[in-house]
Amino acid sequence: SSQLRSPADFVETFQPFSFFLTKVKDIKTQYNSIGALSLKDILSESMGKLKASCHFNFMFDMDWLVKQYPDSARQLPMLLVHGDQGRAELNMKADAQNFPHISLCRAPLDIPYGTHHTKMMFLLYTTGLRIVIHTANLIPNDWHQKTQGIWVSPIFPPLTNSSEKGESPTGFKTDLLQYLAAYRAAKLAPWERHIQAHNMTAANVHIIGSVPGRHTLSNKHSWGHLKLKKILSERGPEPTLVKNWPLVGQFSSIGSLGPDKDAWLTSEWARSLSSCKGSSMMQGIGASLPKLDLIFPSKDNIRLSLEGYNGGGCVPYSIKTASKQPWLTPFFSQWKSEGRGRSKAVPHIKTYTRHSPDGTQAAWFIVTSANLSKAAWGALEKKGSQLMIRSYELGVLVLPQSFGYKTSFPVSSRVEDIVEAEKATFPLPYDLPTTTYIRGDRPWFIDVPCVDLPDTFGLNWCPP
Ligand SMILES: O=C(O)CCC(=O)Nc1ccc(C(=O)O)c(C(=O)O)c1
Repeated sequence: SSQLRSPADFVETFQPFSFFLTKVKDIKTQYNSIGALSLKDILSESMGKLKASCHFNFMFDMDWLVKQYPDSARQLPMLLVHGDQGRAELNMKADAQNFPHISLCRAPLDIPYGTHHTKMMFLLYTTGLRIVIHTANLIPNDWHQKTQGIWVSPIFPPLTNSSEKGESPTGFKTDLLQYLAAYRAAKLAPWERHIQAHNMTAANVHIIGSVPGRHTLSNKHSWGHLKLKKILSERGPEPTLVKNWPLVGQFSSIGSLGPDKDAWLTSEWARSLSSCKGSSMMQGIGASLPKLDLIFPSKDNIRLSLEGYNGGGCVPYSIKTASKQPWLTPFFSQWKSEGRGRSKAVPHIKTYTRHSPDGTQAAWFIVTSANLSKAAWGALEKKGSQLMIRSYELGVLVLPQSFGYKTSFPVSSRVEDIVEAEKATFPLPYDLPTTTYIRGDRPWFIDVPCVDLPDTFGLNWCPP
């Protein structure tokens, strides 16, 4: 329709999957007018009249963040949940001094090299509670010209009588409360109570979270790749359906994954992602693993991006890590998003899926804060008796049966297909089939100078 629609209308028309990308400056309008939101859109009055909000994230620009709220909401109570310690925490506290309505909650990070990576918003309205799980830091650069993912919940209404649980068929409320409980933070108590007090029966995604720890026994399958394995073995695809359906991982950073592909990537991580209904037993016994496709920006994807080499500043893959794992490069495909008009918008989004060979169906899809690292997904220790996770991560899993599909759901990255399709079609952030690295391509490394070819702005890359 021609008349300008409100952000709430954008959200309404992009259901039932409610999975958006961030708006990108300087791409064609049509790619920002469907299935794309800015932070101002998310916080706008059309989405609900705010009473209070809470942001979980890794990086915060408080001045900028406050300015994304409508004038009427700029003094409302806001809690920021972060992982900064030491000097960085002092800087957070100093920034917050300027905003009497902002409180801080530091997430405990007791395992070295862990980060508070989770990106989530609690938006408490006069009419109910909305939850947003996404991939963007709360700094302007992350919402300017990158590709970021955003899952937007409906407004969950307050529970009318306290006897109701208000739980969804996907266990969304219980899992979210279990995630929050892991912080053991008094400052989160009010928000835990808000979540308890709202009716979340309409939540149609599963929570896949990670919290730091050495998780054993009943906790072992509550987090990371073992949580995903548990859900897929209970509610995942039939093994016969997905026999030769490939796995795709797509992310903006990579940890140290060991001396070869079988150290963790295939034997542990991909084995969990390839779980199927009833397979938690079978899976262990040498069942063959599906093709694994890893979408990670090449040097040229960054060089020719809207931001030029600077776009690589949020793709912190270190040559020091990469040089230990040359075996990984053959798995790589380029970042390509012609359908969404975002081939030149550096991907800071992280997604994982299992799709049909012809690329028209998916058995499941995840958008999450988790990069390809043991810190995020967990690594089995002590003969598989414990799962060690270093970081806080959060994502949502989309399964066909939560959307009225029996075995899989249609997918496309072409926005025109998505809006015109008769059957609800999942909006992919990148194009299928994927595009493997071409000869001469190499992965982007944040700490390697690039002086051979100029970027979009004619500049070189001299790492900071
Ligand atoms: O972790 C590793 O093994 C390598 C270092 C790394 O990846 N750091 C990092 C930190 C913050 C963010 C973020 O933006 O929240 C991201 C991201 O999202 O790419 C990545």
